[in-house]
Amino acid sequence: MNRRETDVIVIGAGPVGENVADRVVQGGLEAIIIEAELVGGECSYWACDPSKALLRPGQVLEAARAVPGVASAITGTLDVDAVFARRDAITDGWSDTGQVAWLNGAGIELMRGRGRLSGEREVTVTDADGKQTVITARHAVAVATGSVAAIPGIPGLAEAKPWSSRDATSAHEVPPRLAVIGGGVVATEMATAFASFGSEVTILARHGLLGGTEEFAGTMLVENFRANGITVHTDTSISRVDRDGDQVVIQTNAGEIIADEVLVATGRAAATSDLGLDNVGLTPGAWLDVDDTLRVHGFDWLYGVGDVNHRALLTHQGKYQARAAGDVIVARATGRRVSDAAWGAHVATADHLAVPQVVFTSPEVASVGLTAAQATARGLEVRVIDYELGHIAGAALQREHYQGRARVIIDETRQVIVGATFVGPDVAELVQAATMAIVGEIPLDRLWHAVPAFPTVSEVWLRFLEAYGRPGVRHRV
Ligand SMILES: Cc1cc2nc3c(=O)[nH]c(=O)nc-3n(C[C@H](O)[C@H](O)[C@H](O)COP(=O)(O)OP(=O)(O)OC[C@H]3O[C@@H](n4cnc5c(N)ncnc54)[C@H](O)[C@@H]3O)c2cc1C
Ligand SMILES: NC(=O)c1ccc[n+]([C@@H]2O[C@H](COP(=O)([O-])OP(=O)(O)OC[C@H]3O[C@@H](n4cnc5c(N)ncnc54)[C@H](O)[C@@H]3O)[C@@H](O)[C@H]2O)c1
Repeated sequence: MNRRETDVIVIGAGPVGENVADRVVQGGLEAIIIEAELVGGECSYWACDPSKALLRPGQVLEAARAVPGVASAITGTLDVDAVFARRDAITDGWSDTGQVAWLNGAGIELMRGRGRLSGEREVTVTDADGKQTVITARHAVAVATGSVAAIPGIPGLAEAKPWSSRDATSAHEVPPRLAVIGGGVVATEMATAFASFGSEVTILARHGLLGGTEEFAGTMLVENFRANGITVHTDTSISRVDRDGDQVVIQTNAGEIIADEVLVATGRAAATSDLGLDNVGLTPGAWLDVDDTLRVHGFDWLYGVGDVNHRALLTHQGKYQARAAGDVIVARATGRRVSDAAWGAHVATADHLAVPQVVFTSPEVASVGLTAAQATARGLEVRVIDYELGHIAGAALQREHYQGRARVIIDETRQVIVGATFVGPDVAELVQAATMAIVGEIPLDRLWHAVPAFPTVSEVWLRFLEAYGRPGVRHRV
């Protein structure tokens, strides 16, 4: 058994672990990063990148079909083999050579194998040959092991060999009939992608779609899915799943559903069940409970960053946490001032107030901050402003019969925006302006001076302000 010592150990080289290690090294400390599978993690090979590669072609085709003069030039359907080939290129054929080169360039040492906490500041790494190395960290251990697909205990489901998100994003075949269990982000995105490839898709959602976002987003998605041939069963319970030869039979309160594959998209579980958490007094399988500097409660050396802390299961938010965590580890190790007040350099304050997310469905759903219900529950004096995006010149120019809706949530006491939701084609890029308005707490009277260019869909910002009224200016009616 080898023994090693370093300043900081990072377990998991997904997008989050890579960024923790990078900040630590940039701060002048040494870091060893441990990876059991591929450097780059879930996001690069089985999640964000391949899923968006599968979604983009359908989106482009739909957009082209919505513009007269272009629509007549579209004479066929998607070339699905070419779509899969592009996805394969985007995942580098599931090789992490490029990301390993990046680690080397950044001065981060990679150790391949599975890391387990084996004591205070101590991690034991077991490589593929069973060889073990015990590493001691002089300053900190950062756990960035992410999450894995959670499979619910529906009778027969596990035996029916369902698809997880990994199977869907790395598929090389299109099942003629695809059933999807779940109504969240993975379910709706993969339903959109496989429907665009010609699959007959049936969504089995326990409640509605996209719970946790503004209700109108889920409602519009259901309507659009149904209009485009995707079957959506809401308020569905499943009593049993069986694989019968080449097909899967699903018993539901909406009747028997038969498909060629069933995708389970029912959320995530913490990747902590085989991490040695019990060796440091924590519960295997649990999410890591951290403070705003990403340090695990009750420890001065253990950090939990990214999906594993369950604050916001998104790559960009995990990388934001990673920047704060890496920098605070350096500050604490070197005795520099820790900036841990709200919005300081060493805290992930935005996790509570301004988490942007884009769901790349058809139509897209882009949101940030609080929903109306969440703002009300926090005791804010809330005003909700809704606007039909199709009324904007930029939207009408973008495509025929543009259908979309946008909502901002205003905290009347401070006259600032605390939440925004956009639903419609190509709304993804609208959300960053909202994020800046929320994080910057830009007063509404100042926003009147942020003029959206004509004719862009961003003119929705002016419409929001006109609907709200200009503070300090009265109009005759
Ligand atoms: C289908 C799908 C699509 C998604 N699309 C998006 C999107 O478009 N945008 C977005 O922001 N988010 C998206 N997400 C979420 C995003 O993938 C995660 O938030 C992100 O990957 C979390 O990064 P992470 O580094 O915390 O964990 P991960 O990416 O899961 O990386 C963790 C790494 O740790 C390694 N590891 C685990 N345990 C050990 C151990 N004991 N020893 C050594 N290594 C270990 C794993 O092998 C893995 O490489 C998507 C998720 C899914 C499932
Ligand atoms: N574009 C993006 O940003 C993107 C894309 C995909 C995934 N992600 C992230 O990945 C995470 C995982 O996505 P997800 O869709 O798996 O989770 P989710 O939490 O978004 O949705 C889970 C769905 O499964 C349902 N469900 C949960 N338990 C169930 C059960 N026992 N039986 C039936 N239904 C059940 C829920 O009601 C919900 O509809 C999300 O937190 C999301 O943020 C992000």
